[in-house]
Amino acid sequence: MRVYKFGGASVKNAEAFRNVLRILTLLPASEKPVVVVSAMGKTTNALEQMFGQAYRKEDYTQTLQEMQRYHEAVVQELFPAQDHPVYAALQQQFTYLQDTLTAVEPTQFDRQYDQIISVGELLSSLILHHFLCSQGFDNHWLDCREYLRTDDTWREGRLDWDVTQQQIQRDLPAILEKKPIITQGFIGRTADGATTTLGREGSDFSAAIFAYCLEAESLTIWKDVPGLLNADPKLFQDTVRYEEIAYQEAIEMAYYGASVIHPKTVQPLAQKCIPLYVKSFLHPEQPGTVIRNCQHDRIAPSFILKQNQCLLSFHTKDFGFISEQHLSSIFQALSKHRLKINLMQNSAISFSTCVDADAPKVEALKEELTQEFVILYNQPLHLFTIKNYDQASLDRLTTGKEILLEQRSRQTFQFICRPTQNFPH
Ligand SMILES: Nc1ncnc2c1ncn2[C@@H]1O[C@H](COP(=O)(O)OP(=O)(O)O)[C@@H](O)[C@H]1O
Ligand SMILES: N[C@@H](CC(=O)OP(=O)(O)O)C(=O)O
Repeated sequence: MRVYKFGGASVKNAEAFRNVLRILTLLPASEKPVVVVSAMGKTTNALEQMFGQAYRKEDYTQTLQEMQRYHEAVVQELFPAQDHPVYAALQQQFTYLQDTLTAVEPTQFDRQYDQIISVGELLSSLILHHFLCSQGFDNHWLDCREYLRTDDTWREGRLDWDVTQQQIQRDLPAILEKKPIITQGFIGRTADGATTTLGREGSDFSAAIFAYCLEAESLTIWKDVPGLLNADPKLFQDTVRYEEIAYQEAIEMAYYGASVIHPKTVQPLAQKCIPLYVKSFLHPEQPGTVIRNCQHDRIAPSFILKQNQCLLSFHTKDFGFISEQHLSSIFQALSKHRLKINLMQNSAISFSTCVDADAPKVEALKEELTQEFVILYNQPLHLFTIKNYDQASLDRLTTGKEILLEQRSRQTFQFICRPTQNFPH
């Protein structure tokens, strides 16, 4: 049994839905995959925007109407018969969305966010389910929230692996005996029945959860690139595709910010030796990249850029050394405000760390630590990582940049600099 994941780019319009059907029909009829789908195109961004507007008591009707029109245009192209049940299914989701937006209150931002942002995946999976059925590709639409149990860490629900595995193993094998399954990425549910999301771009992780719990033969994530490349082709020139790469290498690339794979995706697959294919939905016949247990010689250096970073430096107020106690209060505050450390460095009287420049979180952190430290900060900055670096790759990336902080180990070189004009890199 295989798991397939189609992201926003692979379901961004009617033609893209037809292409998903083409890819699915490449499988032999006896193969019944689990298909995990993300929200169409940039729908999640639009949902974030309208929730923000509703929360700030601004007018969100235009954003909502544009999103509704976008979905309706796709559905009208795919389903010429206006009485097709997909129309009622979508209307139900839009009614829920409208009602939930109207009821937004000025408290519990993160909890309300999840109840609204999750609609994108429900809409796309309903369209895909009905479209495939209409084309003779019978399938079962599954509400993944009944299976993926999380805690109530809103916007970044932490998975309860035991309950999730037990629920998936209880029901899915019997369904898959009969039909392929179409379900959503990115969303889950708490024990109390509230919807949660797994963190932006979390659908790859959802697909890995299904693959892990069902001990799938493989997981394929279908992307708009030919595979896992040594850099993002939107940001770097002359990229090369890895044919095969070890789990550990891919885990590290995703951790440092290679956004083609969500960072949590690879670890569960590695635990059960499930290969992960990264393939092009535009050229499904091409091999793409396989990530698995393998040994390889030194591979081409990979280049990773994290944009919009904030470099924070904490200085003791009395010129005293940075002690473990100081570090403890800094780490506690970072954890409390859910800021992830992208890089850190300690010196005699200061501690520096690079985090995503998420203004409300950074402000809350500074406010919390301002009594104890003199805090300096610098943003927006770029954090570059070169994995498996050599002198040529170092020169290529560092030349002409004003470096504020750098760090190197035997395999990895990282530096923080001000954004520059020489782009793509
Ligand atoms: N190392 C990399 N290899 C390939 N693509 C990358 C890499 N790093 C970043 N990307 C970007 O990831 C994009 C695909 O991921 P994403 O946009 O999340 O897809 P989807 O949302 O459709 O699942 C590509 O278009 C590419 O710009
Ligand atoms: N739709 C969600 C989840 C996701 O993973 O999307 P995509 O597969 O398009 O990156 C998001 O945009 O964050």
